[in-house]
Amino acid sequence: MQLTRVAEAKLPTQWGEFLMVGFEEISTQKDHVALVFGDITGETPVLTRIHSECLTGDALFSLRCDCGFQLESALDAIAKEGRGILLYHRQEGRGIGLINKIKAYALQDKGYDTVEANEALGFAPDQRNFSFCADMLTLLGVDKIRLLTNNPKKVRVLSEAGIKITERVPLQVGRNPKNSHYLDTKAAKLGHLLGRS
Ligand SMILES: Nc1nc2c(ncn2[C@@H]2O[C@H](COP(=O)(O)OP(=O)(O)OP(=O)(O)O)[C@@H](O)[C@H]2O)c(=O)[nH]1
Repeated sequence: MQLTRVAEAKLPTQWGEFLMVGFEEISTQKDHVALVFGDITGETPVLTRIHSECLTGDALFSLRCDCGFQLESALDAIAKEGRGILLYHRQEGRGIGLINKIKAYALQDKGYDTVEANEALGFAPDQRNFSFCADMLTLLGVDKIRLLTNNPKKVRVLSEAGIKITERVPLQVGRNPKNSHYLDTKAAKLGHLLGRS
């Protein structure tokens, strides 16, 4: 186990009230957070979103990616279901960090695609470690989920970490003229389902 569960409190939102649970990485003290909606106990698989931090999309309304649209859509789906989990996974920029993501955006403005830009900066296309997410689910007492994602790697890595994924639920939202090349590149090079408008 790489995480400990360190704090929790209610979080009222426009979707209803969540239980916000804070986790800390044991080696680095870096924090992650889960939002729990409704009763997640029992045998029925829990609708779950693993959302990787994207300051620009989630908080600053960027149209360069689909992240903010996916975040809203996932919260809509969880609230409609009446139960679910959103893991907010603090690995900004597919794990390269905010400053490097800004550098990658500058390269994309010069014609690199999102994968080539990461590589030009010396990073793999996706530097994220998803085993933290399996730890968060285990610490929440959940081992069976329906995962809201377009990314086949998340399904594979979580399954390998012992989480049973009974369904992959697509989250194909947020396509716009500013992110269509980015979404097409993710589908072609990283295997994602294609984002739609
Ligand atoms: N390095 C890099 N990271 C990006 C870029 N655009 C968005 N991100 C980051 O990508 C992460 C989200 O990854 P995505 O590939 O959009 O989606 P995913 O999490 O793999 O898959 P989904 O579950 O379908 O959302 C967030 O951490 C964003 O900050 C980019 O151009 N370069």
